[in-house]
Amino acid sequence: MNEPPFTLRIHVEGDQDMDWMVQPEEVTFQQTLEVISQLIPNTTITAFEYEDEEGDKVTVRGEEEMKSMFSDYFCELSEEDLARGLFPPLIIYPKLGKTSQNRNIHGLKIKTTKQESTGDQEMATAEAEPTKIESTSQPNNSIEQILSCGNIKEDDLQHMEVLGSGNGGQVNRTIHKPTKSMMAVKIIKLDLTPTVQKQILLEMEILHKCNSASIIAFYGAFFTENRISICTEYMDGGSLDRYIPIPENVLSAMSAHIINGLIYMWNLKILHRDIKPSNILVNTAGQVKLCDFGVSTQLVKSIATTFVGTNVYMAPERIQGNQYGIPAEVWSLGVSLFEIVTGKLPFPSFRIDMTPFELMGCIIMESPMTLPPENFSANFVHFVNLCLQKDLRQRLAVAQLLSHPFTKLNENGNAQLVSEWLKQFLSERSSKS
Ligand SMILES: Nc1ncnc2c1ncn2[C@@H]1O[C@H](COP(=O)(O)OP(=O)(O)OP(=O)(O)O)[C@@H](O)[C@H]1O
Repeated sequence: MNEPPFTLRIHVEGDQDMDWMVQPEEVTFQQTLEVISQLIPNTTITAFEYEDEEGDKVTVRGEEEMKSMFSDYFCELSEEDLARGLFPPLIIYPKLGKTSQNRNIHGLKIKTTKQESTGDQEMATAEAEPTKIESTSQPNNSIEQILSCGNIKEDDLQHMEVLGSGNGGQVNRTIHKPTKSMMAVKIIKLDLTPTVQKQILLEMEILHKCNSASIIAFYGAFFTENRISICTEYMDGGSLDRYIPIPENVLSAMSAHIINGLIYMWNLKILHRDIKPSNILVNTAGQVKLCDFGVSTQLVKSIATTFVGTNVYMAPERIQGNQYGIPAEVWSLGVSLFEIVTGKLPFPSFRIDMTPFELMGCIIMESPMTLPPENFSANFVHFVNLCLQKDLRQRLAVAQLLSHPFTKLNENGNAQLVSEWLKQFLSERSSKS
């Protein structure tokens, strides 16, 4: 079986369900039980159930039954889902011994109770409770500790250095004092009403549910006066824009993570909205992760009204005000890959001093360039070409992103290669300075 990744939705009685992105041929029955145990601690769970086509519950007690569940799932997918390359979540129901607790994959207890009829919903808040079981996809132990502390407060943070700044704000390397752990904290100045602030924090709660090795871990966010602090996992290599041009073989190894991260979020119905090299992070362990997902439409809107800018990674249809969707993200991926390996943008007449209006014309009117075939592999050139199709119907669909030979060749990534390349790069740079 070599099936695409999709979301396994773990139903937690009386609590929020937890979405978990799985690769069917990789995930084992034991791992699934482990993840369930994190969600529902202090309970012995040896099996779970799923619903078959008729709605009857089928019990899964071991590896073989797990395989049958996956094969039932793929057999039952509608032609439309298959064509779209998007797979609805497969819901599993743990067979419980005890009452469940409110807990998510990161070990945070989330209060899910809504405030009574004030019109305003109470923000979900995190409570301290150490997580007990190590998850294979958790980045490291210190993160578990940070998360187990629950709410992050401004007083707990000590900003060490500025890692960079963008349109919206500044990112600091920060120590979380109670746990002595490192994190990245993005601070954006925004003048917003308390209601809008609450709405943003609520919308960001979904990030607590994201658990993918290809997505930056989210620790929490809070407002202080007129600024929001967004606390996430720190990546010691920073973003890919610092390393341009990156050799094709290294980018190929990274691409598995970039594509998996995007598909993971797309399956959760979350669009990134800002795919570009500066939103792809790398660390010396060779991990590659996506950051800055536009999960809060209110935050995206608030930043957009404060900082207006034309983005060279935007798809033509987005610039023209047409519907924004996965194809537009695939376009941005294509522009990013092209730039990462060449240091150039794929628009023949692009100049750095263009006005936003000229830039828009360039993206809408021009045919994107092809990577020079003498410098890059045929698979890579073809893949980038298909991301950069102006006609949406010609652009790579999700299923094709996964089945393209470029993706297939690199599907396992190669953390060692990325790690060695990055360490070499950093040591050469520090010896020059
Ligand atoms: N989690 C992180 N770990 C390490 N470095 C980070 C992290 N997040 C961001 N950075 C660094 O901080 C820089 C600034 O990030 P920021 O998101 O503010 O801006 P940007 O993505 O470069 O631009 P824009 O605001 O236009 O999206 C990034 O380019 C990256 O190098």
